Amino acid sequence: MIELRDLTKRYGGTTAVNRLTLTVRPGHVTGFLGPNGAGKSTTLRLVLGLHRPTSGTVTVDGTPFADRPRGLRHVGALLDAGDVHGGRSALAHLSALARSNGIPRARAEVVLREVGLADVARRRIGAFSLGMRQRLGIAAALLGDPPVLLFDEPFNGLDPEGVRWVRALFRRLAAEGRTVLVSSHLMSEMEQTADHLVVIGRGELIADESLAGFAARVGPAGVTVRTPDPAALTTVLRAEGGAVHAGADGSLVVGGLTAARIGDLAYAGGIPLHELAPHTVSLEEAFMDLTADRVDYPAGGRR
Ligand SMILES: Nc1ncnc2c1ncn2[C@@H]1O[C@H](COP(=O)(O)OP(=O)(O)OP(=O)(O)O)[C@@H](O)[C@H]1O
Repeated sequence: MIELRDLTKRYGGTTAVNRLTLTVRPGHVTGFLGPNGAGKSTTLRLVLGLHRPTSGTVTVDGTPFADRPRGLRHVGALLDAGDVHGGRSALAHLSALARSNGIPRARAEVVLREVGLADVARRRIGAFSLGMRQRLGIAAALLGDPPVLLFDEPFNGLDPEGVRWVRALFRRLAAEGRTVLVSSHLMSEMEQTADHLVVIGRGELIADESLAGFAARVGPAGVTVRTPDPAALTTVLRAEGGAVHAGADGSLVVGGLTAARIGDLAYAGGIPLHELAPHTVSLEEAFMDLTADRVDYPAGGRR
């Protein structure tokens, strides 16, 4: 379990993390979402004790991580896949990490097999593609068989097969009872990966809820209906409590009634329908709306 209490980090005049209070629980894949510059990487660095908080606390299973010797046995992390010695082989890199963390050297070969890099174990990391480096970073995170795992933008550079593999891996790690925290700036990546969401913007907590809860709250946006007799249909639907508004090209947009109910009411009233289309707000759209006023670098200028 990871616990943040009133966690704040300032760099000079920039507040990267602002009074963040949050518990990341075991047994779940928690998606850590926020637009660029929201403070995700800073938060992960604070969890790992790589940066010191300006104020507040962060603990991993009750203890500040920096106080733990042999850290990789407690927390595994993929932060920056490019941040490795390119001259070493993958096996040498992981063996060195294992040695300095009191982990049996044999684990290096086990995790290389697990991430699909066994065949290139003795090749220089400098010759690895970005996707291979991501896999190596994941192997390093798994090396100490830790109960808590942090992944910063783990999908970068992975091909579709790699993305599928990583998703399955995260689910398995969570099913084993581990705490899995995965950062991303794309809701579309998290939709099929996480079962819990934490959303931040400008260093502040915006949402902390299950993916299912978030999806239910976003809900269906309405039903687009087309009929040659909009006046009659509007009267019938409003009488049943529907909210009816004019849509594009003479269509009606109806809220508060399901498509099935609208169809039944039109049929009962003898009103022909030419279109009946429920539309949902995508989670990506909902996420963009949620964070719209906390985006530091909006395309086309600030909204
Ligand atoms: N070492 C640092 N010194 C000064 N400012 C920093 C430092 N690290 C981060 N920041 C600033 O803190 C804010 C949060 O940055 P951070 O990298 O944590 O965001 P992020 O959510 O991970 O963004 P991204 O998705 O772009 O990686 C930004 O405004 C960034 O410029």
